[in-house]
Amino acid sequence: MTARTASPVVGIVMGSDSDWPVMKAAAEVMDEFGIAYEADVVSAHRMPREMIAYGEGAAGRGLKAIIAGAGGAAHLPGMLASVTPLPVIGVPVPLKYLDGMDSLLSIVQMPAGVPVATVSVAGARNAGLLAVRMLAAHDPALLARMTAFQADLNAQATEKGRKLREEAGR
Ligand SMILES: Nc1c(C(=O)O)ncn1[C@@H]1O[C@H](COP(=O)(O)O)[C@@H](O)[C@H]1O
Repeated sequence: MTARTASPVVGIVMGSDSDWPVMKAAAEVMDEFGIAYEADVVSAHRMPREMIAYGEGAAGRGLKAIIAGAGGAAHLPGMLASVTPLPVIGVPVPLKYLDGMDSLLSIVQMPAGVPVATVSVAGARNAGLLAVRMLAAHDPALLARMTAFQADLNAQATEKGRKLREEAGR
């Protein structure tokens, strides 16, 4: 779907293009922080061989983290985690039925030894931010940008409180 010219360091994959409206929030974070990424459809169920090849080749191609989103019987994040040493962040994509609980439970309950860092249902933005933090741990410039991002969040929340106190007349 999307490929950047610089070598991607984050892979954003999903079970279907129907997941993109949720998953694009992770890509937007990459754009915000200027991180090269790739985005693609890789389905454990529908294209298992390609999925294994993607997971096995990810570290060798220079990726540092994988964000994997899937809905329903969401086996993609866990199966990728089983074939790559990279950190995998799972995004439960909500479908028409069950409010994403099926996706959440499919992704979060991994057996010991094969971790997937699972974010909230449709939490692709947090998945992106978590990937940035992983990269920032080894990149002082990126760490400074994450610190600035957090200071900005603090300022926004503080302003919300100020407005609320004003409205409440206190
Ligand atoms: N959960 C998985 C996997 C997988 O885990 O390998 N592959 C596709 N899917 C999911 O099927 C849903 C419906 O897909 P379609 O919209 O293509 O029918 C999507 O949310 C996708 O992530």
